[in-house]
Amino acid sequence: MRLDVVTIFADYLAPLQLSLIGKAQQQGLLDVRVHDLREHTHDRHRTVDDTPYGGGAGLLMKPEPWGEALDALLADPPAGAREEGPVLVVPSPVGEVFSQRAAVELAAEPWLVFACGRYEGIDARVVEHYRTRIRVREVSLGDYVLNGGEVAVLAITEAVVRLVPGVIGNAASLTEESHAPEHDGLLEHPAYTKPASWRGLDVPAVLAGGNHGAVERWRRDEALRRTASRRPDVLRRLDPARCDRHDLAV
Ligand SMILES: Nc1ccc2ncsc2c1
Repeated sequence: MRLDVVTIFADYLAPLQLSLIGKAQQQGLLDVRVHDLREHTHDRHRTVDDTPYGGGAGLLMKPEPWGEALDALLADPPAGAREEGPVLVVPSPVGEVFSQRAAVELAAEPWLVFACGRYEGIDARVVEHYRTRIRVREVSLGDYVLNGGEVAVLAITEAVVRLVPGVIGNAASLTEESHAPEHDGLLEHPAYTKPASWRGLDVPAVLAGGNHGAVERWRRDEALRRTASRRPDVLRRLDPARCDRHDLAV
């Protein structure tokens, strides 16, 4: 997978060289390239922003540097890129709320390009223009606002890259996590390790009993109960035929 990130704060993306993502690059599973948007300005001050038409507080990112930066990337596709080009991912408070399903979809792509907005965002014509050429996904991390897209790119990249085959050593663990499609997107059950008793709190006896069927039943029940309690919206999406705990009020 090739990831291109366009930003005015390249240092924010330094964590992409660490840990799981850094290792995936060393293994050749991932090719991460960070690009400075200011390389696509041509004035003395390397200007990337200006005041918004119609007035209002703050500054917006000008379309021209983005057009030049993104055109340069599209003109040099990586080997294995799809005919339709990359998915352009634009972190934004107005985007679709990112989800494990979106992470799974993006993990299937050979090429992702991330556009990190700053200030009050990017001139709307950039997304409008590139929607005519490639797939564009504006993505929010939730109902809150950051100062720019870089932190969102770190979160999205981690959620996506860990799903790329070979990146996580024990791929089986991916199917047992909260929001995993293999578990109907439910929240994960509580988990325990040694000691069996800690500060007067004991591990549920069923988990140490050696009856795997009983353990699976307990884990499913706990996942359903926890999901009903904390994320009834998730449970409502569950096919009723798979909600084998009809006592859960949602
Ligand atoms: N450009 C920008 C600004 C704020 C923000 N908050 C969440 S994603 C994002 C992206």
